[in-house]
Amino acid sequence: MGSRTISILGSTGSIGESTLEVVRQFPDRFRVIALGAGRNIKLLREQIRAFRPLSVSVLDSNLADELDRSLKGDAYRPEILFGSDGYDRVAAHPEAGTLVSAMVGAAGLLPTLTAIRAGKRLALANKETLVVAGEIVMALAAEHEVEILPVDSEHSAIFQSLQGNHRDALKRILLTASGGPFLNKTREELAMVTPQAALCHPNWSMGRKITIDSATLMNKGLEVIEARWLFGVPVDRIAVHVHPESIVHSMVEYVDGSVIAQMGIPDMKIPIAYALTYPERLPVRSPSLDLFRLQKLSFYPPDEERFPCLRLAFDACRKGSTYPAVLNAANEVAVGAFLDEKIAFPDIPGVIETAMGKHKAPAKPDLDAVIAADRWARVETERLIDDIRR
Ligand SMILES: NC(=O)C1=CN([C@@H]2O[C@H](COP(=O)(O)OP(=O)(O)OC[C@H]3O[C@@H](n4cnc5c(N)ncnc54)[C@H](OP(=O)(O)O)[C@@H]3O)[C@@H](O)[C@H]2O)C=CC1
Ligand SMILES: CC(=O)[C@@H](O)[C@H](O)COP(=O)(O)O
Ligand SMILES: [Mn+2]
Repeated sequence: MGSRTISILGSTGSIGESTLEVVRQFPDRFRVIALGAGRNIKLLREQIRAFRPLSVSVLDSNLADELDRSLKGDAYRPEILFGSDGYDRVAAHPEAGTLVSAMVGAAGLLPTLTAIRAGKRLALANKETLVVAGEIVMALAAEHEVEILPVDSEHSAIFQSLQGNHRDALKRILLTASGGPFLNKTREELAMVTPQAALCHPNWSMGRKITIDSATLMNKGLEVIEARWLFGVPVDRIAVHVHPESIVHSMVEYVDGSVIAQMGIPDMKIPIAYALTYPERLPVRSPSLDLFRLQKLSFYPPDEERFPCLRLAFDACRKGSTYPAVLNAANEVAVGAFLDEKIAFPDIPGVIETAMGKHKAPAKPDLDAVIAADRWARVETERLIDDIRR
């Protein structure tokens, strides 16, 4: 295989950095064409120096000016873009074959759609894209014959476990969840947990928003919806299994009773590299899985009483329409408020459930309806949070 040309949205984040680490390990196999960051100019400048992308984009014009100033005197200077137009140009860069979509949150939706319209191969980390607009995204990808390769570790595991088998033979998807840092806490204890404690994931080092989602089990709920669209499987055939070791990244069960799992140490470079080079596998530098040291792997049913976010996500997925967009937007706002110590941990599912209860969803939503539902849910959730604080 020759060298792959890639652009990355969210290059300064956890997935973005891991993607660039894969590129560092295999410099002959990849060429970085364009990068999209948010506000982290310092890290983006280092990435520009190391990878010499043709174009970069940041959040706004002030940050673009700041980046421009910081590159004065450098031998290499890329085109500097900003805002939604800048991200679209990164997503659809004519020199790039693949977009790694790794912004956090619903902000990733529109540039990801732009990449699909431009016919880019999509390495998808931004699960919110499929949560918010799964039906629209999958239909557009089919129309443009765009391949979507999952980066999310569970979906990569499912994708790998599906290789070489007939889709008709698939019975269930068994989606594993670590259970997060609060797996064994009581309801009373959960009411008291701090953002600092919630940010300590037992197995993975990730961005702040997804780490809180892992603690509430909303991450698993979002992943159920992601799997529903990515693999075209009805939600009632997706079962969450709590697996605190995070070694089995997920499984599929076939009609003959066979269960196929993908296993490995928790290292995002593995699914990222697979998404970038599928069907080829690269010899990623990562320690081997040592099953003798682990000795046992455990599995438990999730507790939706203590972790209601999982139930809310299943509900939103069953209801369809714009409910998943509302679930996601309310969650983004609630997680931000929890991190800012404005609300307590159990208030996260509380405000999401109230927002979903108030939402009036259209029968067959288009993209505009999805965006309107996202906006409505953000305003409504902010209002609910203000009420709690009064
Ligand atoms: N981290 C992981 O291991 C995994 C992550 N994912 C998914 O991948 C996505 C990224 O996660 P992760 O890397 O952890 O997140 P991070 O918070 O570490 O990184 C987020 C990236 O998005 C950028 N960003 C944030 N807000 C905006 C915005 N409004 N517009 C443009 N760019 C923005 C950030 O820029 P800056 O920092 O410069 O402001 C940063 O580059 C999420 O959807 C997550 O659910 C899925 C599986 C595993
Ligand atoms: C690495 C990855 O894919 C994350 O989504 C991870 O799965 C989070 O772990 P849990 O949500 O299972 O705690
Ligand atoms: Mn995951």
